[in-house]
Order: sequence, then structure tokens, then C-alpha cells
Amino acid sequence: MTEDRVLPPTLELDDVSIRYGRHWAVRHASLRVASGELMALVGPSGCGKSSLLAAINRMTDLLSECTITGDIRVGGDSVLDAQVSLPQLRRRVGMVFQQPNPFPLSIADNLHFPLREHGIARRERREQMVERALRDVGLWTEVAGRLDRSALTLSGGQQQRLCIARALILAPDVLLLDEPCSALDPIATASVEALIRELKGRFTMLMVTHNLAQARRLADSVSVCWVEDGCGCVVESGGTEHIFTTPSHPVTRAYCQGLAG
Ligand SMILES: Nc1ncnc2c1ncn2[C@@H]1O[C@H](COP(=O)(O)OP(=O)(O)OP(=O)(O)O)[C@@H](O)[C@H]1O
Repeated sequence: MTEDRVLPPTLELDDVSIRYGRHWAVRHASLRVASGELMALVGPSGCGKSSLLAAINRMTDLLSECTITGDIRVGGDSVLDAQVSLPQLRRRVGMVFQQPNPFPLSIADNLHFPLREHGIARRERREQMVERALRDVGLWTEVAGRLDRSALTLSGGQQQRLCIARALILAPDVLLLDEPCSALDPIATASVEALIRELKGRFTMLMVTHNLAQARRLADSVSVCWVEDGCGCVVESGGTEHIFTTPSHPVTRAYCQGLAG
């Protein structure tokens, strides 16, 4: 996040299926997030949205019962290859969760930690990067005088912005957001939404949300997931206005008008 750079790469899922043991959670899901765009992934509970996000940064590797087929590419590079280094992949693909989850460390150490882990040893360099990251998420003026205080003393919205700073401080290409505002009150939600809007163009983002109004406010494109024959699938993807005003699939029409789901 801290360096000027060329456009971020595209994110592509091609015929992705995800199985937990014998249960297919997702079948044949394909979608494409264009460079620097934000795609919202919407759909009812259990249609596989979080599973798709977890597959992209290979968090699913932690689950012995989980099998993924198909192809997932970041900037054309396949992320599912066995040779892919997971630390490098997670550096390229940052993730923000529903519940703000700062480490139980100081505000500054939440950001020094990933920098140290990735070999940035010089404290002075790290301090510059920490300040820039906090400025980027609009937190610097709020926390500059108390960087050594516990991150857990921040409000929910401040904690989530700190978590976004932590996800972005290593300059990922792609940012995955799993219902980033659902645990926040309306004022904190507005500040996190404003931040996400500012990040558009600089990162390629895929955001799960149950909030259709939020998807409409923020996203450039929308993918609608559904459960068919017990498995999650993507029924339709398209530009946000198309999905909300002239959807092609009857499920999209019903879901986006609040008639189903
Ligand atoms: N670790 C797991 N082990 C077994 N089954 C799982 C696991 N994680 C998810 N599932 C199953 O996969 C399916 C999709 O779940 P997932 O959490 O991806 O859906 P979702 O659309 O994100 O739901 P929600 O909106 O409620 O978060 C569900 O049937 C769920 O029970």
C-alpha cells in the first residue's frame, strides 16, 4: 500500500468446486474481478461465499477434509499449485474478517509484527511504514499520541480500520473482505465504507456482504451465489447497476428485490 505502483492484477476463479469431506459446498463457480475493482459476493447463508474467499488465500489448506478443484489466478498466476509458497501468497492476498481481530498488542506492534515477520528489520523503516499505513486508513490523527496503548482499547470501527491497515501494510495485490462491517455500528460502518471506497483502484477487492444496499453503494460488480441441489454456485455476475436493475437470472431478480433468500 505504501508504494506507488502499476495497476493491481485481476483475480479470476475458473470452474472452482470446494468439497468438505463428501459434501460439495460449491460447484463450478467462475468469476473475474477486474484490476482495481471491487466485486461484492452476495447470497444467502450457506451458499459458499466464505469458502470461496478462504480458497483464494488457501486458508482452506488448514482443513484436512477440504478439496478444491478448478483454477484460481491472481494476475494470471495459479494460486492452487502445490509449489506456491503460502507466506508469499498471503503477502499477495490480504484478508479482513467480520469481527475486528487486532492482536492483543499495542497499536504500533499490530503493524510492526507483519513487517518484522516479512524481514523488514530496520525499526526506522518500519516506523515510516506504520505511520503511512495509519494515515492511509485515516487513523493517524486519532492514534498518533497513543501508539503504545493496547489495540483493544480502540473502538470497533477503529479496530477494523487497524486490521485493514495490517492487511495492507505489506502491499498486497488483492484484498479479501469477509463482511467487514457486519459487526460495526452505523457510524463505524460509514467510516469503513469510506475507506474501502478510497482503496478502489489501488487494490483488487472481493467483498462478501449480506447487506445488498452496501453492495450497491460500494461495488463495481456483483456476483450472486445461491444453493442449488444442496451446493453453492454462482448464478449471475455483472456490473452493479445491471445486477440491481436488469438482472438476467430469476434468482438474482428475486434475491435483489428481497423476495427470496
Ligand atoms: N470447515 C467446514 N467443514 C465442513 N463444512 C463446512 C466448513 N465450512 C463451511 N462448510 C459448509 O460449506 C457450506 C458453505 O459454507 P460457507 O460458510 O462457505 O457459506 P456462506 O455463504 O459464507 O455462509 P454465511 O453467509 O452464513 O457465512 C455450508 O454448507 C457449510 O456448512
